[in-house]
Amino acid sequence: MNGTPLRNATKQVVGNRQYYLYCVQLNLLNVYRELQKVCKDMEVTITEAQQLAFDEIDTYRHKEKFTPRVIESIRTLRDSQLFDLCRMRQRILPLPQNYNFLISRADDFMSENFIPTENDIMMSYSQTIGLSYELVTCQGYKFDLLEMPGHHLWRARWTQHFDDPNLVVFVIDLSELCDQAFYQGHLQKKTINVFNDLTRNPILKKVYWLLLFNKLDTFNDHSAGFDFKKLASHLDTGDSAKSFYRSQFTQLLPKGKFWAHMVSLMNLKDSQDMISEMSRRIGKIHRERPNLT
Ligand SMILES: Nc1nc2c(ncn2[C@@H]2O[C@H](COP(=O)(O)OP(=O)(O)OP(=O)(O)O)[C@@H](O)[C@H]2O)c(=O)[nH]1
Ligand SMILES: [Mg+2]
Repeated sequence: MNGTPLRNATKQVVGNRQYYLYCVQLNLLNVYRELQKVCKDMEVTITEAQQLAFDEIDTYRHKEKFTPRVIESIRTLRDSQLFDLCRMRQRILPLPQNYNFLISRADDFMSENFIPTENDIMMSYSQTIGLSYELVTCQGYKFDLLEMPGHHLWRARWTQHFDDPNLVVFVIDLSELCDQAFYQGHLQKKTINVFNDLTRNPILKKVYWLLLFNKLDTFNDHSAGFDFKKLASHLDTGDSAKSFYRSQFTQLLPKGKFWAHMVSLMNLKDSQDMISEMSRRIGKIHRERPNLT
């Protein structure tokens, strides 16, 4: 996730939105950089004008302001039939997450001095680097919140950065279940293996766990017709796959020490309600039993 964490139901989620224009633009450029590969893989014919537009975007060095040529190139591709032609061959395209949204926002992202909305920022991706620390107040309880990046270089060091945690919030990307790549090579069982290692860490022996199975919206979009038998041979629907996946994680945890929710963190209202409710419960447990760890 990008931006600062949720504070409460009324305050803004992301500050200094003007600084995120570069990030949302980069997300837009990446959609078109990937689209070229998808067209080639799906043998969709690219016209000469479209090829020139792809080349322009590919070689463009992203600075503070989009050049007229890059804007023109994005418009050419955005107004083309290429997305539809690819979708006719394959319903779920291997393009960056939320690409439909990003394309729909292209005109705003390309206009001068545009300030991205909170939603624009939430829908865009930028890798978390380094540790992000926040003191969060929710439901009258104060939480020291430390966000850890998911990259493997950081994963190896996760436990070096906290010494007395009470709660681990582990965010699982449900949409991975509808991605063929998830069942092959190094990605196979990656998330569950990372989680398994974490649960065995002595530092986390007594913590509470909050598991957020996120991107439920993407999962629902992508799961129709997907063959989940690769996950387990008895699975024949998206719902069965979701609950099977959930149980793979929860069975690794001691009873009574975890909560698990299927969510879409993009749905701000529901997420805030859920986080408020969880904060209330966790705060209460902690107040009643201050030595949780
Ligand atoms: N559609 C949808 N997109 C989401 C949701 N939650 C996060 N995203 C998008 O997913 C992207 C972040 O994805 P992840 O790769 O899971 O990010 P991360 O786990 O923070 O990864 P690192 O920062 O690399 O550690 C951003 O583009 C978000 O907009 C969701 O519930 N629904
Ligand atoms: Mg992140």
